[in-house]
Formats: sequence, C-alpha cells, structure tokens
Amino acid sequence: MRIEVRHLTKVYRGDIRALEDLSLTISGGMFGLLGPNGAGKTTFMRILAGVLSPSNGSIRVGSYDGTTERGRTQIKRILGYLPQELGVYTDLSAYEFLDYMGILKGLDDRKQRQRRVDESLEIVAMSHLARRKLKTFSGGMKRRIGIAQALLNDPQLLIVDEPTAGLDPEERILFRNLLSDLAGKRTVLLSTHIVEDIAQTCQQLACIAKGRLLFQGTVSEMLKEAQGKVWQITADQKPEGNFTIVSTLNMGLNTHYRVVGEKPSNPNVVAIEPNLEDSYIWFMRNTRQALASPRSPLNE
Ligand SMILES: Nc1ncnc2c1ncn2[C@@H]1O[C@H](COP(=O)(O)OP(=O)(O)OP(=O)(O)O)[C@@H](O)[C@H]1O
Repeated sequence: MRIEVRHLTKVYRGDIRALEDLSLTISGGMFGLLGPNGAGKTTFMRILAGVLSPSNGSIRVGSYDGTTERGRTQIKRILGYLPQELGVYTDLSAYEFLDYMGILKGLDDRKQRQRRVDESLEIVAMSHLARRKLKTFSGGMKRRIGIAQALLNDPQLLIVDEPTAGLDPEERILFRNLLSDLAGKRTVLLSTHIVEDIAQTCQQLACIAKGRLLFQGTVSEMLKEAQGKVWQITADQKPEGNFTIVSTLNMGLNTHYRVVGEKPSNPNVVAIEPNLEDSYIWFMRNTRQALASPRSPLNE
C-alpha cells in the first residue's frame, strides 16, 4: 500500500501551524515517523486516518484520494488506527470491548464479527485472556488489545501512534516484534519519539520537527548523516563546547563522554560510529540552530 502526501499543511484555530508543506512517500512495510513532542506526528496520523481534514495539500492512500469525503470513507475501510489513548472501557472484558468496536466499525453480521474478534485476539496472542476485564491488564496487554481492535477489519494500512510509551522494556520488545510481524503483509506506520523503537523495526523513516520534514530515507542513510559528527571525549570533568552530550560513562579515574557536534577542540577526542539516536540528535541540533537564525525558512 503506497501512501503519497504532497505539500500537506494543517493550521489549527489561533494560527497554530502543526504541519507545514509536508511531502513524503511511504512505499510499504514498516515506516517510522520520528519527531519530538509537538512535532506534528499525531496531526499527520489523524489526517491520514481521515479523522481530521488538512488545511492544504494532497493525500493518496493506494488509489484513494484522502482529500475528498468519498476517498476518506474508502480509506477508513482499509485502515486500522491505534490512537495514543484507547478510551475508558475498562469494565468490559477484552472480548466485549472488541465486539463493541466491531459493531462501531460496521461489522454488522454477528457471526462474521465474532470470527474477526477471535482472529484478532489470536494474532495478538491474547485469546486465553478474552474474558478478563480490561482494567486487570498491564500496559502492554492493553496495547495489544488496542492492536486487536485496529485489526478487526483486516486493514491494509495500520497506523500506530506512540504505541510503546509507558511500557516496560520487555513489553516494548514484545510489542515491537508484534508490529514487525504485522508489517509482513500490510503497511505499518509507526509514530514515536523513541528512537530505539524505529531503529529496531523500520527500514524507512521520516524525521519531522515543527511540522516540517527534516529527513526521509532508510535507517542507514540517516546514520550516514551523522558520520563524522559523533565523538568520544575522555576527560576527568564534564567537557564544554559546541556539542550535545548524549551519554556519560564513568570509568573510575576518568569518564567517557559521547558527544554529537562538529569536532570538539578538547584533548583525547576520538571519532565514533553514529547510532540512530546520535543522528536524531544531530538533526534536532541543526533544527534548533536554524530556528535561532532569523533568516531560516523554519522561522517564516
Ligand atoms: N486541536 C488542536 N488545536 C490547536 N493546536 C493543536 C491541536 N492539536 C495539536 N495542536 C498543536 O499542534 C502542534 C502539533 O501537535 P501534535 O499533537 O500533532 O504533535 P505530536 O508530534 O503528536 O506531539 P506529541 O508526541 O506530544 O503528541 C503542537 O504545537 C500542538 O500544541
């Protein structure tokens, strides 16, 4: 399922510009949308999901036009959406909740709906907990029920917004693996500010900040962007300079500081290979610097 977004702009009331001339292409598999809080990720996802209309720009999901009412209705049929918050149905059992969501999604035939609920529970490995109330579930289990809900109509496009926030490390890994499995036969769009989730699951990603596209490409292309910008400084006190310290490792007599920026002038500096988090920090640094410059297009 190919998604093409061109010149997408969203202006909320009060002239809040959440998306600014955003163009990107998602060609299938698992795609990551990375950006800090307030970057415009949720706005983008909600527009794609047809919940919100854009102020400007075009959206094509497969052969459907997301800017028309008819196109949005068609897109909703082939789309599953896991929002950040699932809502408060905590007194329902997993099965009752999914059955109810199935009715809302227009699965009117009871037998067919039950079959889809059973299949979705099976995909997320929750069949054995179908009769338990949602309020007794851990964060990771609730997230899996959220995915089951999004899978009820067997969508070709699955949109998940910040799905691992608040999960413990083990739950996060399980959840990431589940998303990768699902991406085998559909397009999965994963929005997050957790770099590791994208590094572990996505081949393609886009990085946005302040509603603008900073980067689109593969994980290895993004790594290349920070090549020659990541350093290890060994020192006995915190170094200062035009860089961002991303980690500090106390080695006893001295400390290893991992920093991102132009080559520091400090002694005991060695270049190291960037990871995706370093690249992300590099892009964010550049964005902040551009914002500080009055001539930057980011300030228009
Ligand atoms: N309904 C709204 N009315 C006005 N401004 C809004 C509305 N929804 C979002 N915004 C603003 O639009 C910008 C982008 O918000 P959005 O929620 O899309 O970002 P995000 O990347 O998803 O952030 P987060 O990870 O914090 O959810 C922010 O400045 C936000 O305050």
